[in-house]
Amino acid sequence: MPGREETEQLTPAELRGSYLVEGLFEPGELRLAISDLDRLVIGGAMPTPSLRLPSLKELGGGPFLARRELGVINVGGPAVVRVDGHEYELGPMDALYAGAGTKDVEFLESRDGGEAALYLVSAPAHKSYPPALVSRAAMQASPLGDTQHASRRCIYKAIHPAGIPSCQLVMGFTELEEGSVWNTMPPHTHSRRTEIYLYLGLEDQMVVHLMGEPERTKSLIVRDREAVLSPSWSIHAGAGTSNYRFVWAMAGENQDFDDMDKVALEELE
Ligand SMILES: O=C(O)C(=O)C[C@H](O)C(=O)CO
Repeated sequence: MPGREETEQLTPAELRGSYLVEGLFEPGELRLAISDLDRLVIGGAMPTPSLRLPSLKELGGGPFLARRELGVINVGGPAVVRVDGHEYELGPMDALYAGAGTKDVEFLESRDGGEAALYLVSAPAHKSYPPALVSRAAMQASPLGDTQHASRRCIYKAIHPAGIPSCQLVMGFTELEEGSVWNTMPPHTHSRRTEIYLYLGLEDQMVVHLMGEPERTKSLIVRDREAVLSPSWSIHAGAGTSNYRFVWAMAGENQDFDDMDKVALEELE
């Protein structure tokens, strides 16, 4: 992963190669991307009919979750996740947590049909919290933004201190209303945490995602089901050619959602 000085020198293709994660979702496959940033791992699983979280040498071998926790958000049709033999049914945008010490996680198609697509985010964990499911309807919802700034949206929190408890993972999603296109503007950094966005619901549309240090921003064109890695020093904001939603996930020093270093519009360059 390039540092902030090196990032300044990257060509657009190198920038995409370093910060954009494409091709996570492929029918019948479980694909993973391992990042240096807070040792986060992201993945996509499209079970037809089932897929297992693998054991990886890069994570020390043994069960994937031996010393890690996992957040799952269902970004496709109905799906089932089996955690150490216990089955959880996930409707669209429902979330599941599996803690450290979990031996086996299996992703399955639902008997109710539809194309299952599960987005996975995993972080190192120092203790074991119990598995937990939260439906989209039961998540804490916080509306924000306004029409004047084309930013009316709602933040849904799934894995967080007042919801499903975890060691360091904080995860949820944001949904923009029709006619609104801007997320996280004015932007922020949070030098105590990494953040990853997975953009969704774009179909043939796109998001122009802004990243980098506030005084030397760079942009990435992001399409449906693509993820962007944000180091702690990078803003993370975007405007779409339509409305959309995105799953955000953070890990690092603390779990305080509001611990942000806000950046004023006039500081952006
Ligand atoms: O739309 C927003 O604003 C967000 O969703 C903000 C993200 O959750 C975020 O960047 C939290 O640090």
